[in-house]
Amino acid sequence: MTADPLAAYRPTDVFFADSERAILGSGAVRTWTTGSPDALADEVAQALAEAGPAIALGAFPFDTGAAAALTIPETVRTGTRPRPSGPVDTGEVIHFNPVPEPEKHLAAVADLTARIEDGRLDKAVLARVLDLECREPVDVGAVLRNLVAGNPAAYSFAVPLPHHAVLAGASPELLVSKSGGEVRSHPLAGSARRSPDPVRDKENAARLAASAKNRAEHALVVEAVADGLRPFCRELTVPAEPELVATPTMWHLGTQVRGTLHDREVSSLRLAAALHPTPAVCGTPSVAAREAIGDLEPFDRGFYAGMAGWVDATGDGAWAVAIRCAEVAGQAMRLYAGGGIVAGSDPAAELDETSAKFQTLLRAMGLEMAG
Ligand SMILES: C=C(O[C@@H]1C=C(C(=O)O)C=C[C@H]1O)C(=O)O
Repeated sequence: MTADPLAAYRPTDVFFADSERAILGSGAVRTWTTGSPDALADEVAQALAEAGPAIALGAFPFDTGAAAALTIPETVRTGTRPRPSGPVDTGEVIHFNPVPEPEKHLAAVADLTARIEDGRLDKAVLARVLDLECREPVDVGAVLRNLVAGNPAAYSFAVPLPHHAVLAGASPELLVSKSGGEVRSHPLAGSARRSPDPVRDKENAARLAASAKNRAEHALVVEAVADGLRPFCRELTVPAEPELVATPTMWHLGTQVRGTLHDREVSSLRLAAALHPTPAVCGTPSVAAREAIGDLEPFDRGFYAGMAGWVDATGDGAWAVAIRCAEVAGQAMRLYAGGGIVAGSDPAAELDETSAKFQTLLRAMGLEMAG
């Protein structure tokens, strides 16, 4: 155990922390830059078995055909989740560029809502990005410290990507974790802004909990997660009602799905592959949602809405949905945020929701602003 794995972090390292534990990997015994989670699951399991008590850490993109970033590090430090004092300075942002323009995002939401109301699909998640330019190269370690400090319950991660870029984020959403014979997933869907005013904050939460539209949107995700896990489980518990989940910036509806596995050796990567992408980041039906996303988002999602996490030689591990994240490269930083669109979604409310979701990363940059 290392006192503070974050203190030793360098941008070429891989970092992943849940609310209790942090893992820092440095160097590489083995790296995978291509292959979907499903295609790699057996190969990774075999490499881990051969490497002794090893762990593979990294991220997979939204589009499972695109490049992967998974490593068996040379050195692994594990420790309790660090509680850094913060915030620390990350450097000055000199330019903001939303892609697409906010008006174009409103039009895309309206277009998607029309497709849904035509009966072509039930739900799709539409995202936008905010490109930041900084005066100096971004201090990724400082951003990561601020993300960890500012989001104590989040899955925090930093994964090196090709071309010296780093994916850094603080996701509230667990795609899947596996420990011995137990599996867990914590899908989120349905969102409302937090408010600094405690009365309005409570009202926002109560309105979200009572919203039929948000509950229906949430149910689609829970159903997909339950369907994905059922074949692996001899017992699966799926609560009938969602709970409110609070992050420092957002309220969400969340459901804790828990199961007992038929085979305790099935790997967390195999389980993640069976679930990804859930309708929390893609939609229902999945194929129609991907098509709508491809038509309406004018950028490549890259690792956003993919997954970040780890798997060890026993198959244990955890994968977070890669949201509330940014890709950092030199002086440039690309922040991503999306929201689920269903029949009756209001474009202005959806634009506001994505602005609120940018706040996780903006705060880590020492900023608080309308995205
Ligand atoms: C897609 C994102 O978040 C997801 C979408 C949500 C929603 O549509 O309500 C809520 C939580 C996440 O599952 C994001 O943060 O970019």
